[in-house]
Amino acid sequence: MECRVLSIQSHVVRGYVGNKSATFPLQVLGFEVDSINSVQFSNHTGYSHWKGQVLTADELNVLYEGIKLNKVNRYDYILTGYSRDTSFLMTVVDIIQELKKANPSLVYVCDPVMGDQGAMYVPEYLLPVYRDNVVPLADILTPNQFEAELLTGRKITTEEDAVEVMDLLHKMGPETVVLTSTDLPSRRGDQFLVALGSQKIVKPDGTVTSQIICMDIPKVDAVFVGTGDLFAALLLAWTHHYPKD
Ligand SMILES: Nc1ncnc2c1ncn2[C@@H]1O[C@H](COP(=O)(O)OP(=O)(O)O)[C@@H](O)[C@H]1O
Ligand code: PXP
Repeated sequence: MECRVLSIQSHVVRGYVGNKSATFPLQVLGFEVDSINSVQFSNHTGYSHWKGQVLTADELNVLYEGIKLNKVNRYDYILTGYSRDTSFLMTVVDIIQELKKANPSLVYVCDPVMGDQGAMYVPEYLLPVYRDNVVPLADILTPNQFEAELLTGRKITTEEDAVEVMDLLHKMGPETVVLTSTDLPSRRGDQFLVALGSQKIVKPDGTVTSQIICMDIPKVDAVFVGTGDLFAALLLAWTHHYPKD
């Protein structure tokens, strides 16, 4: 059966971040992908120069209106990433709420793209919008360590801290939280980077518990941009194909 994703992320002319990272892998894995480009930039913002356009909230509404008028606004998943503007993000929130009403089993995968390695690369005023409006709607949340610390106001220096932070994020809404990369030392040595996941599970007796997994990922000696976007897309795909795993 067709499974349709609405992906609201950046587009770059050169390179692979945002929708350029997410769309093709999702298509290859069998999904129909409707993409809205939150920005169209020459390249990602880590380059010394970048130029381009930012989609406004009004322009987003116009695109969504067209989809609605044709009655093709039924989605199984929404995936969101890079955004630079408060009113744009608030419009995304409205769209998610409307689409969830239309399909109560819709799953919202949120990559709260704000920064990395202790620095924000989107305007700071987006933090409260993510914390108070966006994250509470998310079913699956994929922050990196820095983004998880920003959202909860808690530093992560040990695995116990990471578990507590993931619990705080669960309390904000999402049933599944994945810290896509952390600075925590791996048990397998310094050639591995640690990612952690936590999923709320309802036991047969009705009590709720968290299932925690820790992933040691072989480190490549390079810095990548767009891998977080790819990670979120692949997590969507594989949790869809293997919902109980
Ligand atoms: N240097 C690296 N070596 C190996 N895998 C990496 C590396 N950097 C990122 N990844 C992969 O990309 C995923 C996303 O991590 P990252 O790019 O840090 O997320 P974000 O962009 O959200 O900060 C990681 O879980 C890992 O699988
Ligand atoms: N989109 C744009 C335009 C970016 O500049 C960035 C990071 O610089 C991202 C998305 C996010 O990239 P990542 O997947 O590495 O978090």
